[in-house]
Amino acid sequence: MKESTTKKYELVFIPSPGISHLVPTVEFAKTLLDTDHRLSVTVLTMNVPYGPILSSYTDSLPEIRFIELIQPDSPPPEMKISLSGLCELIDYYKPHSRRAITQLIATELDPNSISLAALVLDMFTMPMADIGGELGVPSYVYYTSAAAALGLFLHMPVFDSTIETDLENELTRELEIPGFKNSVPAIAVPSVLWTKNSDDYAWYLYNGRRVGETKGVIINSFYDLEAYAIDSFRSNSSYPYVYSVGPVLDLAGRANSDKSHTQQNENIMKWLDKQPARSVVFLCFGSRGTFDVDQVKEIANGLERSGQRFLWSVRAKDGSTRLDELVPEGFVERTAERGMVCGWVPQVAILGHGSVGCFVSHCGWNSILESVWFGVPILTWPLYAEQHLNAFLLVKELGLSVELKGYYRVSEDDLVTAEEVERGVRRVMEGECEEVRKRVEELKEKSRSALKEGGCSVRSVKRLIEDLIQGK
Ligand SMILES: O=c1ccn([C@@H]2O[C@H](COP(=O)(O)OP(=O)(O)O[C@H]3O[C@H](CO)[C@@H](O)[C@H](O)[C@H]3O)[C@@H](O)[C@H]2O)c(=O)[nH]1
Repeated sequence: MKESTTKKYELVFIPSPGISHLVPTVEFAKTLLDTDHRLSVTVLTMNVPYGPILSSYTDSLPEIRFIELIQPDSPPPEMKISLSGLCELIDYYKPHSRRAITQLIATELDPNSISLAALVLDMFTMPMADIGGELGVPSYVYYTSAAAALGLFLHMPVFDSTIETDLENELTRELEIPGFKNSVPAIAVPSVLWTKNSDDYAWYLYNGRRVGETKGVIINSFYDLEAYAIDSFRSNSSYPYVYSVGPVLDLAGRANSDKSHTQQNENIMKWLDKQPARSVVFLCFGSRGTFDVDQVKEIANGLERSGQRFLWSVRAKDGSTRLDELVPEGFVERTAERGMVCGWVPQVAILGHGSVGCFVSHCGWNSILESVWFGVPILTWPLYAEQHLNAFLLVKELGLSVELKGYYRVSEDDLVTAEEVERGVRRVMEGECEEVRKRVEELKEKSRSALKEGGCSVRSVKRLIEDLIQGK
């Protein structure tokens, strides 16, 4: 039978919960819709403790069908705040995802006019690949971090069989990880991999193995940024094909459109308007980066001593939101002329403001891509997850950032001292790192070229669409 020329193809995305996975995934889904009208998209969302659904964000995108997974039979297990806690909760949602997809097929799809072409999963929603297998549709992964970090995921089966002891006892050991030119010290791999006999380790291994079994991995990175990693994966036929489609960013600030932040956002932007070009140090540590009060004090003292202007988004570990209780007494008053301390901030708008000259960042991948896009050099301060690997990539492999000394924390009591904060900030702001600034400027232009007609990421998106439609 001849296929109708207007045939459409449905993609079901299942991202991990939380702004840093949901938003880049949905923004990419929107890119697909804008690129090819034969596609339509459903996104399954999960409402979990550290990943609110962001309804003002999803409401702003009527062209995408969002289905919130609900639990008609039993409430979800209480979530432990750990990788295994997140993965167990995602696994719990597997039957609910299956039900939602089956219902979608029965009520909204029709094999003659619109068929399910693929599931697009996330690095931590890999249990859902079983549903693709049952339905006979391919599973792809949308990987929200660096190509280099994907290298560690793909390497997990080998890592597991070759590393026999707990790395915890040999953190200076050098490891060969695909995607990295240099060997990587064990201390830079996610700490969940330091001890083999743990649930966190088991989930990392599971997800890594299953990512390697998919049809293709779509990465939020671009060829000119990570050519080494991308080429090395593409030349290894045992890996899935890697499509580099980034940087995928929420430049419209849709995820920060929540009305409760409007006033604060306006105050921040007005304050930035009054500062000279490239004079402000911006500190922000992602959606979940928090510090003990002792560490907050060291940062405050370091900033004060540096004499630099700053905009500091700070949150405490104990959940305290009273900023004046967190920072040392008198700090806000003493630095009022040149500093602003706040909670949640509109990060993309801030990085895009010409007054920002340095970004002290935890090296979450979205933050990195945003800073590259706006050409703001990073002073690296990774905290958890794969952020130390990202920092290693930026500093040692790409020459794109300056390293803040002292961030490797082996014990809970380790602190980055005020002296190191002061020294790091001065190095970036007082012209010691011109090579890094030049490199960032170069990559800024390349990130923009990647998304222009004929650019490397646009070509990769087109290839992906053809492969999805042809069921390759
Ligand atoms: O006050 C804030 C804090 C964050 N953001 C935004 O929130 C996102 C944060 O994402 P990211 O920089 O990737 O940090 P995390 O939230 O920590 O991201 C998690 O997910 C990333 C992508 O997989 C990983 O690289 C990180 O290690 C992991 O912690 C970015 O778009 C920021 O612009 C704001 O707008 N305002």
